[in-house]
Amino acid sequence: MSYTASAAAPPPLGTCLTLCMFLAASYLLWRAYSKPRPKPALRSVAILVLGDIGRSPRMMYHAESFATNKFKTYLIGYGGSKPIPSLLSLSLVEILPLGEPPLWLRGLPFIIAGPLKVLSQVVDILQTLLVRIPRPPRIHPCAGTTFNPPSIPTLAIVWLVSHLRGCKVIIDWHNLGYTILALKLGEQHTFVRIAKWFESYFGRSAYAHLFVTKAMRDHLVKEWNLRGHKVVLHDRPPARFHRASPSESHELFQHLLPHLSTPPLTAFLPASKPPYSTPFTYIPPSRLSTVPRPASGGADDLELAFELSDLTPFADKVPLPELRSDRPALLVSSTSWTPDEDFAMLLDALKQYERRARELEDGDESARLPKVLMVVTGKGPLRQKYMREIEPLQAPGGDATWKYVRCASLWLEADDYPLLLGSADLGISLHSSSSALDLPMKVVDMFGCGLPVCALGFKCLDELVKDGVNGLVFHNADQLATQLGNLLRGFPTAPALTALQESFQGASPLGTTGTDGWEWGTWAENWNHIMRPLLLHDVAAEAAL
Ligand SMILES: Nc1nc2c(ncn2[C@@H]2O[C@H](COP(=O)(O)OP(=O)(O)O[C@H]3O[C@H](CO)[C@@H](O)[C@H](O)[C@@H]3O)[C@@H](O)[C@H]2O)c(=O)[nH]1
Repeated sequence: MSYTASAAAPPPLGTCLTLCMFLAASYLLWRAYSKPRPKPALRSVAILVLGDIGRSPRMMYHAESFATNKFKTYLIGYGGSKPIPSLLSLSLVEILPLGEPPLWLRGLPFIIAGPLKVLSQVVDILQTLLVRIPRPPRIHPCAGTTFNPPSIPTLAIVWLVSHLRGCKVIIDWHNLGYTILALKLGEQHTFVRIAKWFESYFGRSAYAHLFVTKAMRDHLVKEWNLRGHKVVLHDRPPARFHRASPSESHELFQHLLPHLSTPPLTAFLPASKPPYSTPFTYIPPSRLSTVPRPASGGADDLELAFELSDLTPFADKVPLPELRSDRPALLVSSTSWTPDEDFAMLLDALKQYERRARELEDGDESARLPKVLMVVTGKGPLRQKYMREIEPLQAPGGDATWKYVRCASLWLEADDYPLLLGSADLGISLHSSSSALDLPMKVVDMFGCGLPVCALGFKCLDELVKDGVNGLVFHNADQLATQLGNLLRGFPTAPALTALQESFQGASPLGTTGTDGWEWGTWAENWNHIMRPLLLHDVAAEAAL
């Protein structure tokens, strides 16, 4: 039998590199294992997230909580977006960035570049966990598997390191990696079956398992027979998430003005004149400026302007920004632009809204629909595709141009993101959950900012969204369009929307169950309630937390 050269056969260079990396990894392992093992640091934790740290809120909040509970905290992951400011200021947090795969890999065919990329990632993570962290961390939570497929090696690496360095593992199950892979390849695909086996095998045993929902806990305990402590740690917003005051919104919109001055938006939004007004806020004319001023400009001016007998504090006379009555309704959705969020559904609903608004424009004023600015925040792979689809619908002067709707996509700094949510009128969630076992973090963010939502329904959504109380649940574009119409009718005086917004005063504190079963609190309250006892259990013998 004779062999001919095949395009798929790896060239000698690729094979040599693979071999070198394998040898390097073996050497690192041998070095780490052959050294006398130092005792694990009692209050030290390494958090591994195989993704952009700045776009992994749950892992950043974990890091913040560990550090405020006096744990030396190593946060390992990729750079890209700026992390939340507190992580940069907490002295106990050390961010250990992973290197990007070498650039020259991009030029190679996937069949060679793929395995080499994974291998270089494995070497980098091992080097970080075994060498860059001087003393072995005591507790060692690893990211769940949202970032699959590149997170495939994570569970195995963490399992290996925990044996080599004698540290404990906490697995934070915030989604199932194999279900994300199944979205692309189909449930029956061999890779999906391998990924499922991998996840269940290396994820089975840990010191503790954290779950984002009760549904995920029940499912995994039943299906995979998990060993270790099992606790549900629902996502909750950090305390800095709040409803924005008109002054905060005024500041924010001034800051965002360049993004609101693009051609599709300039003629659509009300005219503004910073620093006195933005498309959503304005400073009412000052009482001081209405006092007639004599031409002389002498000391009498003061007396006239301030009326010396008037003892009202000066600050009370300076008018504060207010919301404009001619502002459009501000809708927000946040996303990582992944295939599990169907933006076509939102687009369809917005088209229906536009039609409905035109039908009602000559009718009774209280029944008219307002203009809507839909802002989608976040970065991710499908952003360009959808924004390109929207382009002709908002091109100035185009035949098909919308009259009542505009859509903008933004990435906001960590400080601005909660301010935008806190300034918005309604949130929209298209999270469909690849596993139907996790919940949308964006809705948690929105609730933290007192923002009700219209959320796409799926199996365990009721652990977060109470239909008719803090939001409305839809299942298709028609329902979403109807909900938008009902909630926004008569805006800014919109009774149905106001009722949902007011429900935020009625949530029960953590650990109690109110009439609507809606229990709420901050991330720190929840973390201290759930995680402290878990850690205390572990370290109590040696020191109190
Ligand atoms: N700074 C900033 N952050 C943003 C922006 N837009 C979105 N984000 C961040 O990106 C998150 C939304 O990302 P998704 O990937 O859409 O998350 P999700 O579906 O809502 O939640 C999933 O991930 C969580 C962990 O990160 C999981 O906990 C959850 O269960 C679910 O799997 C938001 O919560 C927010 O933290 C922005 O403009 N600026």
